[in-house]
Order: sequence, then C-alpha cells, then structure tokens
Amino acid sequence: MAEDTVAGLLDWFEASGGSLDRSSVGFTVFPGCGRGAVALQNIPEGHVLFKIPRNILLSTETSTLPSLVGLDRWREAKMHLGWVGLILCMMWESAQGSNSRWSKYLESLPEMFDTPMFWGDHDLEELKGTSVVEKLGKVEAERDFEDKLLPMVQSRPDIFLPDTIPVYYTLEVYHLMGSRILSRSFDVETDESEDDEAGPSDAADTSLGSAMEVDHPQEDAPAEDSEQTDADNPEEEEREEEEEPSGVSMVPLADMLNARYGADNAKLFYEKDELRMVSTKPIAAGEQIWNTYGDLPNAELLRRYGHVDMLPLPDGDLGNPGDVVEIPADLAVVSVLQTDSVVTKERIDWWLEQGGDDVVVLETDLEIPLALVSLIRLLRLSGDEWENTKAKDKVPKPKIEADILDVVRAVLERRLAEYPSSLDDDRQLLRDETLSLNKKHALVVRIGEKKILRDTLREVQKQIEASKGSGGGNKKRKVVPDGGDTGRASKRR
Ligand SMILES: C[S@@+](CC[C@H](N)C(=O)[O-])C[C@H]1O[C@@H](n2cnc3c(N)ncnc32)[C@H](O)[C@@H]1O
Repeated sequence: MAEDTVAGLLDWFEASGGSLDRSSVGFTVFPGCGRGAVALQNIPEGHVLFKIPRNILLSTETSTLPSLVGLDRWREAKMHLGWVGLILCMMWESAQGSNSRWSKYLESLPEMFDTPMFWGDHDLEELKGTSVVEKLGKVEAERDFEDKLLPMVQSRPDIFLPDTIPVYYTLEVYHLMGSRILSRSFDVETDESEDDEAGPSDAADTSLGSAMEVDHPQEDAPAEDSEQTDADNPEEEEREEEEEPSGVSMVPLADMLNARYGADNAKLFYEKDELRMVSTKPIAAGEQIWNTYGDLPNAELLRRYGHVDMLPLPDGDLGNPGDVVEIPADLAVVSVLQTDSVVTKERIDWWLEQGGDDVVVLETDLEIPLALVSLIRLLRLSGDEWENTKAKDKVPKPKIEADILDVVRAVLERRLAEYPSSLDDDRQLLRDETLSLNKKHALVVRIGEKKILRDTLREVQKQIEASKGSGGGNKKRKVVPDGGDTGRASKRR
C-alpha cells in the first residue's frame, strides 16, 4: 500500500475522532510481514498508543445498511447469522465510494491474500494430511453468497443499484471481504465493561472466507442452510441463536498490527466509548509493536492470515512452538478395531453428549492426550462394562495401560500416514530456495505437525518398552478426580 494511503488513513482516523500518539507510533513496512506499527521512541508499559472511538468501528451495528433494508427483513433473510451481514455492509459501504464514512479505511485494506482460500488445487494438494483444507469451508461460503446475499441484493434495486452489482457484489468481492474479516476483525463486546481485553477475533474466523467455517457454533459463524423457519423447530431456533456472532467488527488502525508467537507487547482494551491499544511491555525505539493473534499453530495462521511463524526451537530447527496435530476421534475407532458399527455409534454419541470432542489434540509437549486415552478405553469396554459406565454417567478415567499404549501408537501411525510424504522428504524439499510461497508455507505446516507426531510416537514407544520391562503393569499418568475431564481436546473447526 502506498505511503500516502497510510497517511490518508491516519488523517481520516484523527478527523473521525481517533487519537494516535504520533510521537511514539509510526507505521512502516516490515519485510515478510507487510505493514506494521513501529515504536518511534522508547515506550513504557501501559502507554496508550492510540484510541479508537466505538463509532468508527465498521460492523453491522454501525453501518446504516441494516436499518435501510429494515431490521425485520434483515433477520428474515438471516443476515444476522454468520458473517454474511458484515460482508454485505462492507460491500455496500464500498459501493458508496467517498460517501461512505469508511471510504479511506476501506481503501487501505489489502486486495490480495496468501491464504489457502485463494490457492489452486495443485497448491492445496500440498496441505493434504493437515486440517487446513477441510476447514476452508469454501463451498459453504459460496452457498451463503448464492442463497442469502445475492437474493437480498437483487430484491432491493433501490439500495443495491443494478449497475453496481457486477462491480461490488460479486463472488470475488465476497471472498475478499470475508478474508479481510477473517484476518483483521475483532470480537468487540457490546457490553462496555472497563478493562476487558479485546483480541483479534477468534470468532472472526468465521468468514465466508471460512464461513468458510462450518462447525464451531460459538466461535465461528457457519453457513446457514436450513430452510426451516425458527417457529417450525425450536431446536433450530436455539442453534441459530448460538450461531449469531456478537460484535464482529473491523477496527481501524488496531488491524495494522502484526503478531508473532510470544512476541506481543501491545493489546486492545475495551472502554465504554472507545477502544485503546496499550503497550503491555516496555518497547524500545525501532522495535515492532506486536499484537497477539492467540499464538496459533501454523496451520491456523496460514488458514486465517496467510503466514506462518518460524522461530528457533529447542531442537535447533525453526518452527512454531504453538503447533498442534489434530486427531479425529474416528482414528481411535478404526484403531480399536471395533467392528460393530451400531455399538461404536452409540458410544461415540454418548462420548459427545458427555462433552467429549470429535478431535483430540497433540501438542509440542508430546503428552498423550488424556481425552484419547479415555476414548480408547470407552471403545474397548465389554458390553457389561459399557452398561455400567453409562449408568455411572462418567467417561472412563484416562488410565494409561500397556494395551492402551499399543492402540495409541496405532492411532498416531495412522494419523502420520495421512500425509503423502515423509518428514525427511519434506525437510529436503524445504531446502529448495526456488519454492513458491504457498508451497513453502504448506511444507512448514506439514513439517511442524509431523515432528510432533514423530516425537510423540517415540515417547509412546519408550513407554511401551518400559511397561514391557515392568511386566506390563498398569501405569497411571493422571487420574482425573471426577472422571469427567477428558483432557485438552478441541472441536474440529
Ligand atoms: C491484522 S493484519 C496486520 C497488518 C498487515 N500486515 C497489513 O499490511 O495491513 C494481518 C496480516 O498481517 C500479516 N502478518 C501479521 N503478522 C505476520 C507475521 N508474523 N509474519 C508475516 N505476516 C504477518 C499477514 O498477512 C496477516 O494476514
């Protein structure tokens, strides 16, 4: 983005009531990160870098479009669910040109993204085995565009002028706006309690870009495809209420800060009438001012933001200490060799009802997820034991016994086999300096995940050998007091 666009954005920001400490904060381009904020002088902890009045946030609350359409009609068209409403507001504001309050802001936003949403099939193949591809939600996003957004646009030629449709209301622009939301929006609570901390929107990862997100009701706004009315189906009504994202907003200037694992030195705080970006550590003159995106694993950074973190790791490699590997519960089912699908389904349904998740997560600590141990034990119960467990209403304790370790090893081996290439192949490929950015990013994601799997497998193998040496006795790693804690697990999203 040209420097005069940043200058124009800052002038607009201040003219709109924002305040920026220009003696402390500058904006510049950092190689590999795009634009970001820089400390122009030493900044102490707790210093207010800039203040953003709530009325210049761009959201479905501040844009006049929903009231122009009519709030009843807006809801009837389900524009209040997911990100489709905000996307339409952003499209409509863009179509207003300089008449929009946010024209300078919209002009400053990126026009292109390195996120997999925009990759061709060939590059997407490189992500096979990672959870990135299935989380893109491109099909669901495009269904929202066809089923919700376009009918709304076409039904109101008085608001969406027909000659503007091929320019501002296309699928391409829809994806662009969705990706802007995915990578830049914040979840700004409408409740103005002081000192609440705001962060880059986790919920924001629900764009069309990832309305794109499909199955994470609280955080992600899924594509809504039901034709049934709420009145027809109370469950549906309840589900839709859950999916209503609150306060997903574009926050000018706050979205100019980059992030890197463990590097954050500033945060956004809510106040009654404004948001404040405040330093959370002393920042030396010349240093980058970093926000946090939640220290996400590289797979998520790539999907949402189009970059990966590469920091020095204890083993001498470069990578992201926040990397994880997601293991679908299905792999446990296959590995337990439970052949009776009716029995399995009943137990998995019960597991989910008990608060278990359909995915368990391996982390860089190389611990066997307790949830995986509980799940394997549940699947291996005899008929009588299963009846008892149901009666007690508690999932099996995550007790690691020798035969459980064998199943854990089988699960991890199956998961590792989902990647078409080996870790060594990938490391070799990464040495190629002519690699495209997409291929490089995909390799970094794959390598990070495979290392966790390889190293966890080594740990499991050691435990198997130790348990054989000790006569195969029981080994309890941790017993959860109420038997109901299934360890760290995450919904697939
Ligand atoms: C919230 S915006 C930050 C401002 C952005 N750099 C810009 O030029 O407008 C998020 C985007 O910044 C870039 N970014 C942020 N942190 C980064 C990092 N550590 N490495 C590379 N790119 C980063 C990514 O393109 C990401 O989608």
